[in-house]
Amino acid sequence: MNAESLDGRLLFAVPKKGRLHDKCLELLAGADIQFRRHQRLDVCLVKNHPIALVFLPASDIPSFVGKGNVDIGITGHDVILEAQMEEHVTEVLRLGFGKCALQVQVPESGPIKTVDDLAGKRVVTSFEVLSGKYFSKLDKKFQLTGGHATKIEYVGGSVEAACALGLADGIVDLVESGDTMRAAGLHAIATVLETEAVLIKSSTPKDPSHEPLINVISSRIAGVVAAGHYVVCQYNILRDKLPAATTVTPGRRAPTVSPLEDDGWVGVSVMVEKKRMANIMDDLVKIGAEDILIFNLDNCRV
Ligand SMILES: Nc1ncnc2c1ncn2[C@@H]1O[C@H](COP(=O)(O)OP(=O)(O)OP(=O)(O)O)[C@@H](O)[C@H]1O
Ligand SMILES: O=P(O)(O)OC[C@H]1O[C@H](OP(=O)(O)OP(=O)(O)O)[C@H](O)[C@@H]1O
Repeated sequence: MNAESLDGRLLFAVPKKGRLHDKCLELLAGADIQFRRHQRLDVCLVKNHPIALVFLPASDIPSFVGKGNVDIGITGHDVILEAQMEEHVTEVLRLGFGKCALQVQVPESGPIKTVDDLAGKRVVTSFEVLSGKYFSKLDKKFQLTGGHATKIEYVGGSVEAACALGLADGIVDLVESGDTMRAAGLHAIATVLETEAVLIKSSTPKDPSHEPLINVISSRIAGVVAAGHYVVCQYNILRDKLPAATTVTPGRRAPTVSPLEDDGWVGVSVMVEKKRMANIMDDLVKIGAEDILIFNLDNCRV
C-alpha cells in the first residue's frame, strides 16, 4: 500500500491490541465496516467505504486524532486525559465497554490507610500526568515542596508489582474486577477517574469534507452500542390490564399494541433495558402477562 491509496480516505484509528481491541472489531463488524487486515500491516483499506483503518496503541490514539493526523478513533477516556488531548479531540460517543477506574492503591496490611498518608511518599504508575495532577493538589494541601513533594515514577506495565518490589509506597493503576489488585495484596484508597471507551474525532479536522461520513459512522456505531443495551420484550395480556403493564414497559416512545384473535387479549412489543429485563419480567408476570418472550437486538437506530 502506498500513501496515494490513502488519498481522500477517512482515517479511523483502532487499538491494535490490549483490552479494547476485540470489542472494537465487534463494533466495526456491527457497523458493516468491511476490511481484511494483512498480517503485520497496521494500515488497511475498508472495502465498502472510503475509509482506512489505522491500528495503533490505545495510548497513542488521542494525539494522532488531536493533531489531525487521523480523523476519528476509539480509545479510553483515561488515555485522552493522560495525553492532555481533551481540548484537541471531541468525544462523540461513549461506547459502554472498557469500563474501569483509575485508583490509588496501597498494600492491604501496610501503614498507609488514606491518600493523605501517601502524600510526600513514592508512587509508581503508567499514568504520570493524571497522578501528578492528583498528588500535586495533596502536596499543596500539606505544603510539600521540593524533595518533600510526592515522587511520581513512570513504569510501562506490571505497576501492581511496584510495592512488593520496594519501589513504591503506593501505585495508581486501572481497576476493573479488582483481581489484579487483590492478587498483588493491594487495596484501593481513592479513585482518580472513572473511564470507558469512547469514539473521538479531531476538534480541528484537516479535511472538513469528511464530516458527513463521520456522522454516518457515528450513527451506525451508536446503533450497535444501543442494541447492546436493549432487548425486545413481547408478551400477551388482557386488554383491561394493559394500563398497568405499560407503566412497567412504557417503551422508548410508546409500546406497540396489537389485537389478538382471542377476544379481550392484546400482544405488546416493546424495547426494554437489558439490565432491567429480569425485574420487568417478574413485574409483568405479577400483573398477569403471559407468553413473555425476550429477543436480543443485533442492531438498531433509536
Ligand atoms: N482491566 C480493564 N478493564 C477494562 N478496561 C481496561 C482495563 N485495562 C485497561 N482498560 C482500558 O483499555 C485501555 C488500554 O489498556 P491496555 O492495558 O489494553 O493497553 P495496551 O495499549 O494494550 O497496553 P499494554 O498491553 O502495553 O499494557 C486503557 O487505557 C483503559 O481505557
Ligand atoms: O481489575 P482487573 O480486572 O484485574 O483489571 C486491571 C488490570 O487490567 C489492566 O492491565 P491488563 O490486564 O490489560 O494488562 P497490562 O498490565 O499489560 O496493561 C490494568 O493495568 C490492571 O493491571
